[in-house]
Amino acid sequence: MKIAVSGGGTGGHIYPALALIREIQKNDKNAEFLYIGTQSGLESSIVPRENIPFQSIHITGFKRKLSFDNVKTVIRFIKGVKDSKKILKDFNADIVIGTGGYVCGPVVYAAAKLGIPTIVHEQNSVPGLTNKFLSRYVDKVAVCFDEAASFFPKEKVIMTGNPRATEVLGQNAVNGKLSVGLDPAKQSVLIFGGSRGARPINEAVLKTLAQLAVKPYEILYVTGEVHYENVKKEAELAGNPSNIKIKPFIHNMPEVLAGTDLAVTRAGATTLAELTSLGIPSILIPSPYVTNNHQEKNARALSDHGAAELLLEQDLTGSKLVDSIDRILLDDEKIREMRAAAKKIGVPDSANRLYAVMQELVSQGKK
Ligand SMILES: CC(=O)N[C@H]1[C@@H](OP(=O)(O)OP(=O)(O)OC[C@H]2O[C@@H](n3ccc(=O)[nH]c3=O)[C@H](O)[C@@H]2O)O[C@H](CO)[C@@H](O)[C@@H]1O
Repeated sequence: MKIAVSGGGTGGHIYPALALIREIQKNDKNAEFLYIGTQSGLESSIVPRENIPFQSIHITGFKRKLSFDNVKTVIRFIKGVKDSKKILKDFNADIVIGTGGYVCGPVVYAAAKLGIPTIVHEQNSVPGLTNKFLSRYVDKVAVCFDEAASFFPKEKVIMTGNPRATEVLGQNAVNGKLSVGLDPAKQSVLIFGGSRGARPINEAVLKTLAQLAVKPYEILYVTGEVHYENVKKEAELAGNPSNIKIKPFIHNMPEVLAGTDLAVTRAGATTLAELTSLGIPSILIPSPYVTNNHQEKNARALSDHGAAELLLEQDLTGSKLVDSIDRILLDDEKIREMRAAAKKIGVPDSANRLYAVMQELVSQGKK
């Protein structure tokens, strides 16, 4: 099978695509892949690292407000569709999957127009503009939250979950801890602000370094690439507590998650799929700066079932954060309950579900 995938901008759209590719590679040694992204998105650095053929098109996102930039975006879209058609024809794709972000707009639209079977994968409880637009043209819309189904044509929706949920399983917790300098014998908290880091979370954590320094647990604190230098400077001023390991980005997240007892993070949908698949309790601080406040809705899907605690950014302070961590991590009963509740929501066989949908579409041979 020749599979083209497209998705980008942030890790939340890229990692599901990569997870799907890696899981298919395990089952079908003859499958061929092509990833189509942009040069400006995170995908241009993440995908080539994984030895997956990568090609780029030039496209920008629509502004929600009326703006002249949108005229330019329409022109880029038309050019993007033309370029995508050429790329897809040269590759001779059997199926095209979009995992979100504006880059998949022209790619998946071009595929549909060429008569190639198409799927969009929506990670969030509230879909983005691109997937809503594409849902009119694609064959199937794969969702991860029941709440998302109502935004799409009913007959096309299929619940698959997020392939990252499958990929993160089966990793070695001890190796995960050792790889980032944590002590395997101690409990650990992973703090990160989604794939790009989050300034408000960094500010709150920096205020608590002295308090955290005396805790019996360890902390892996991932700042996001752009915030790293500043955070390092501040941590140095606070005496670089030895139980807090600071990193700009984690490239072996599945392994690191295996060794995580509690996560403090934004509520990006891909992160949540990973946490629930592994049954990791979390404190979720949804980003209020996303379309339709979708991260809070993602987060509530976990917190309503006792799998996570919700801490709104407007209420976030350093001391509240430390109190919440202690209340969960230092209470065996509580952590056990949260683990079980998270696991109950997870969809660990997600990659296989999505692959089955792909196989069915290809066997129907739409071309
Ligand atoms: C600001 C924004 O628009 N965020 C959106 C973006 O979030 P974002 O890109 O932050 O996405 P997620 O939180 O869903 O996923 C982040 C991914 O990056 C990985 N990771 C993160 C940090 C790190 O150091 N290493 C690493 O590998 C995580 O394990 C996860 O696989 O896409 C998500 C999925 O559509 C949406 O729900 C988010 O609302």
